[in-house]
Amino acid sequence: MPDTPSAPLLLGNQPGSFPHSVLAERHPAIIQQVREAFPYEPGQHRALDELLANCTGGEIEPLPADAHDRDHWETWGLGEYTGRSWFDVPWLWSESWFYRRLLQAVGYFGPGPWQGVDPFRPFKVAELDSAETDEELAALDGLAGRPAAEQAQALLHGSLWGNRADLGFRLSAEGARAADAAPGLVADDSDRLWSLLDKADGGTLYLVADNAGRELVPDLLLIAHLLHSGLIAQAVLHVKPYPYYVSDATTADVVDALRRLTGAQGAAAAYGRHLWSALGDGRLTLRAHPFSSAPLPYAEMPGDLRADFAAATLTIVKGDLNYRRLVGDRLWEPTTPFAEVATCFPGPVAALRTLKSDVITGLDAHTEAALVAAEEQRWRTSGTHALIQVRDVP
Ligand SMILES: O=P(O)(O)OC[C@H]1O[C@](O)(CO)[C@@H](O)[C@@H]1O
Repeated sequence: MPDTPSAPLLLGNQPGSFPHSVLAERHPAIIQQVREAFPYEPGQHRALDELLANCTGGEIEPLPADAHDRDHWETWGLGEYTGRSWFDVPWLWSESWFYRRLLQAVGYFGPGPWQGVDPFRPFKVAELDSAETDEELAALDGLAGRPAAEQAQALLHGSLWGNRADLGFRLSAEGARAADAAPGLVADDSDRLWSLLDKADGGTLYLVADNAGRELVPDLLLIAHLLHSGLIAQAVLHVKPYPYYVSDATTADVVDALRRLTGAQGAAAAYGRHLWSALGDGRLTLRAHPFSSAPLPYAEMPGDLRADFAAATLTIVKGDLNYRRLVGDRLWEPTTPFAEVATCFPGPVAALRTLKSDVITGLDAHTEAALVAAEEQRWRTSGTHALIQVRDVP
C-alpha cells in the first residue's frame, strides 16, 4: 500500500452501515434460503441454528481440530480473531468466515453423504437456465457479423454488466433497482485494457472470475473471442475452490456454463465448442487456488500466486468482492487514484466491477459530484453503476 496516509478498514460494527446490514440481515437470509432449498437432516438444521445464533450474536470460534484447512485459517488470522465478535473484526474476514462455516454446517466438506453437495447450486442452475440467459445467448448471433473490435468491446461490456448476476446481492436488493437512475460507467479505462492486449499480441490473459451463471457465461465468451481472434494465445481462469458468496463460480459451474453454451444454437454453440477444445488442448486452463476464498486483501497473496499473476500479460479481476480485495477493503477518498491503491498487484490488472459496496477509488471529482447530486451515497451500493479501471505496472 502507498506510504501516503492509508484509509479506514471496513468493519461491520456500525449499525445502519452496509457492512453491518450484510452481517446482521443478509447472512441470516442466506441461511434461511439454503435451509429451504434442501431436505437437510436434523443434524444440519441444528448446525444451521447454531451458526445463525453465532454469526449474529456470538464470537468467532476455532475450527474443528480435524478441519482440512485449519492451517490456512490459522495463517489467515483465525487465532487472532477467535473469541471476538463477528462485527468487530475486518468485514472482509467475517464475510469469508461465514461461508466457510455455512459449508461446515451443511456437511459440504464431509466426510459423509452431503460431502460436495453445493448448497447454492439450485440458485445458480436456475439462473443459468433462465429465459434471460436464452435471450443473451441468442443475441450473440447478431454480434457475429460485426467488426472484431466492436464484438470485443460488446463482449467486454457483457462481462462487466454480467457482474450484476450476484445472487447474494439479489437476495436483499430485489426491487431496489427500479428506483435508481440508468446504469452508468463511472470510470472507463477500456482503451488501456485493449492497448495492453494489442501490445502483447498473443499474450496470456488471466481472468479472476466472480459469479457463476449469467456473469460467467459472458466472461467465457470474452475469453473465447480473444483466443479465436489471436489477441491472446493463452487464458487462465481462476475460480473458487469451494462454493462461496452464494454465486461465486467453481469448476462445476464452469462445466455447467460450457454445457449451456454447447447445448445452445448458433454463435453461442460455436463459442461453447471453441472453449471446450481450448480446455482440451491447454489454451484455456483453470485454477482454484485456496487464496481465492481467503478472507484477506490481495496485498497478502502468497508467493506462488504472486508469481502466477506477475507472468500474465493482463489479469482481469471481476466483481465487487475482488475489487474490495484489490484496494484493501478500505474507505479511500473516491478520487484517490486506482493505480496508487492497487500497487499490491504484481502484474497489469484491470478491474471490471459493478458497485455493490462502499469502497471506491479512481473517480474524477466531477463524476463523484454528479453521482452524489443524483443519488447521495446510494450509487456506491446499488449495483447500477460500474467501472473499468486499469493499472499497468510501471
Ligand atoms: O459478486 P460480487 O460482485 O463480488 O459482489 C459481492 C457482494 O457481496 C458483498 O460482499 C456484500 O455481501 C459486497 O462485496 C457485494 O455486495
